Amino acid sequence: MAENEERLRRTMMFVPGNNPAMVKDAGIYGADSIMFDLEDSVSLSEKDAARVLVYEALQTQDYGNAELVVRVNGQDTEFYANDVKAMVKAGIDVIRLPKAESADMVKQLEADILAAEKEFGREVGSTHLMAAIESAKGVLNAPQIAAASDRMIGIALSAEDYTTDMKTHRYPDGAELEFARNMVLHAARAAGVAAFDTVFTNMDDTEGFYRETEYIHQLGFDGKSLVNPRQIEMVNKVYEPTQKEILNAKNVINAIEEARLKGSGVISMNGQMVDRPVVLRAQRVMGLAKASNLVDEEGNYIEK
Ligand SMILES: CC(=O)SCCNC(=O)CCNC(=O)[C@H](O)C(C)(C)COP(=O)(O)OP(=O)(O)OC[C@H]1O[C@@H](n2cnc3c(N)ncnc32)[C@H](O)[C@@H]1OP(=O)(O)O
Ligand SMILES: O=C([O-])CC(=O)C(=O)O
Ligand SMILES: [Mg+2]
Repeated sequence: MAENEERLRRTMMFVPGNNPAMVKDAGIYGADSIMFDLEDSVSLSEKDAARVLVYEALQTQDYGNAELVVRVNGQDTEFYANDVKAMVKAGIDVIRLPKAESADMVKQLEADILAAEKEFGREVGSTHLMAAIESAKGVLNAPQIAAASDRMIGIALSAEDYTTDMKTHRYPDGAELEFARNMVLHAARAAGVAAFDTVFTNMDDTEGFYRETEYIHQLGFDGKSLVNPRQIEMVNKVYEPTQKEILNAKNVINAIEEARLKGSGVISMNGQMVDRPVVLRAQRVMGLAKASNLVDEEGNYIEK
């Protein structure tokens, strides 16, 4: 990946850390990020076994280009410290902190990661982190949480715990999540990190899943946390640019390059002003088109 190219994080799939078959095969479904879970999908009696299973898998399995994330247990649990140590030792890409409520919690994780990197001889700064926002307090502190660490890659809304904290539950229209979604998104964008929407847990409600994904795509989320491989293709479909969007993006990039050669930062294309924000959007469309195998090396649309 080129230095200035944005990493795609459309799909971050939870994989229960105590399930050997799922942990082993997690790489075959094409998720942008695989998130091994040591927290709420693992029962108390299996916490240590799950940590060992995920640690071993990280040493032995090939997960291709997927970003590897682990959701550790919360900072108020007896498992957290060992989870962080083991995952840093294993060389995980990202540690996801559940139930994040303050910048101090993120700074604590940052310090624990640094100590583990030093203890196990890993490159200092090589382990990234992210935070899941799962309560009213977390939502209100989202801007500070998102900006709390240089290691931060993104923040996620976790609506199952959040709606419980808010004394409601999830409804098909998602009105109960409107404020939290907008807070998380604005906090992420202001801090320059990624924003992830929450899981959708009814595997059989395909229509509801598409509706929710189209909505969060429209808002501007980078992607979603997922619980099942069947959801990956559906998210990618929603995030896939159309042929018209790709052709337009290519024209924009060509036009601005021509303008640049003439020493100008703005140009008119078919009566439409093209300047920096338009170019940035076009570059993002081309990034998504490449990831979806919709363009060749030169950025030309591939007819299917
Ligand atoms: C509120 C929260 O904290 S949510 C996050 C925590 N929850 C989780 O991590 C749950 C993750 N998801 C799952 O465990 C499962 O998808 C379930 C239990 C919801 C449904 O399981 P199933 O009914 O077996 O799903 P399905 O029939 O679609 O599975 C198809 C295949 O995908 C595999 N698979 C399903 N979900 C996953 C997953 N999350 N990760 C990896 N593989 C998976 C199955 O093992 C099965 O493989 P196989 O064909 O080789 O046997
Ligand atoms: O991060 C998620 O979407 C899953 C989760 O823990 C929650 O909803 O409470
Ligand atoms: Mg949760």
